Amino acid sequence: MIPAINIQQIHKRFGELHALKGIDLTIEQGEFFALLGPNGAGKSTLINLLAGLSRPTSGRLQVMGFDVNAQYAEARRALGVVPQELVFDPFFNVREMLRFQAGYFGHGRSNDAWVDEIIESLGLADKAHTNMRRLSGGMKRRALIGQALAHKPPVIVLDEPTAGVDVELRQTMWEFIRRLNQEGHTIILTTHYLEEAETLCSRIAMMKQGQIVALDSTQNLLNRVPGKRLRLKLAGMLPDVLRPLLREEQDGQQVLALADIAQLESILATLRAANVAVEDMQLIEADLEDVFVELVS
Ligand SMILES: Nc1ncnc2c1ncn2[C@@H]1O[C@H](COP(=O)(O)OP(=O)(O)OP(=O)(O)O)[C@@H](O)[C@H]1O
Repeated sequence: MIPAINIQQIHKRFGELHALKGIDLTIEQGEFFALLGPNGAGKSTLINLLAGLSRPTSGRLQVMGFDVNAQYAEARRALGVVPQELVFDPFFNVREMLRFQAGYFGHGRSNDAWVDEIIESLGLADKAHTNMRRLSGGMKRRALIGQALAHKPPVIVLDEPTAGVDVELRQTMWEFIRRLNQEGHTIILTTHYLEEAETLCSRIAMMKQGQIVALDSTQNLLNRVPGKRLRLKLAGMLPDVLRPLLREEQDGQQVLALADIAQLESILATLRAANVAVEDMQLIEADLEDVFVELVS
């Protein structure tokens, strides 16, 4: 099967800045894939190249087998991009905008049922006749998600779709996107909410300073951080002998890394011996954030 996305040795320079330094990445059809990385890692730059919004300095990109530069129209038709920024045409209402978008990619009236389904599934029914410029920020984002889906593209790219979005929309949106994925659409997601990537995506690429520093299944990445975490709220100072275990310190709470559960007993004994009372304690599994901190920070 042709891969949904095939990226070969992509470099992108903005003057002196080497924003992408030789990216190689293949995403198979039907994957739910996450592209993660700190601010400025190059995620949006890569997405803009995929969407043909800018050109690579060198290298090759294909969407569903179509070369983004040599076969722009075909590659673009295969892709639906939800942009990070709220850019929209202020003259249309929601339904008109979705129909117009589908029409732009060659879909006529036969696509109207799909447009209605998008409106319904994204909770936009009440706003279908509202002008885009009158929508609240959250509603605009829903409409822009709809816009990316209007031509029912096989590959859907969501660039931080849940930034500034309320819990209800997150749930509605993920339900809809999950369904599209189950129906065979390839989903590529960038997000700063790591728990979203952890629960939704089966494979993850982590980027740092224009390079992919980890590319693996979500489970394998989680397995890279062995042991558990112990969150403690102490009445006194953490004894010096426990300092090497400290991973995080926030709001008067400390998170220690445990190689195994047996270590818990000796930590508590050390605290007792030092006369430091435990006010609160919680044992937590390592999560994607731990992997992220380890690989990317
Ligand atoms: N048009 C541009 N001109 C010059 N520099 C740019 C341009 N677009 C992006 N950059 C730079 O390229 C680097 C990568 O930016 P990019 O927006 O791709 O990061 P990102 O991983 O998407 O970050 P974020 O999580 O903040 O969205 C940054 O240093 C950014 O300042």
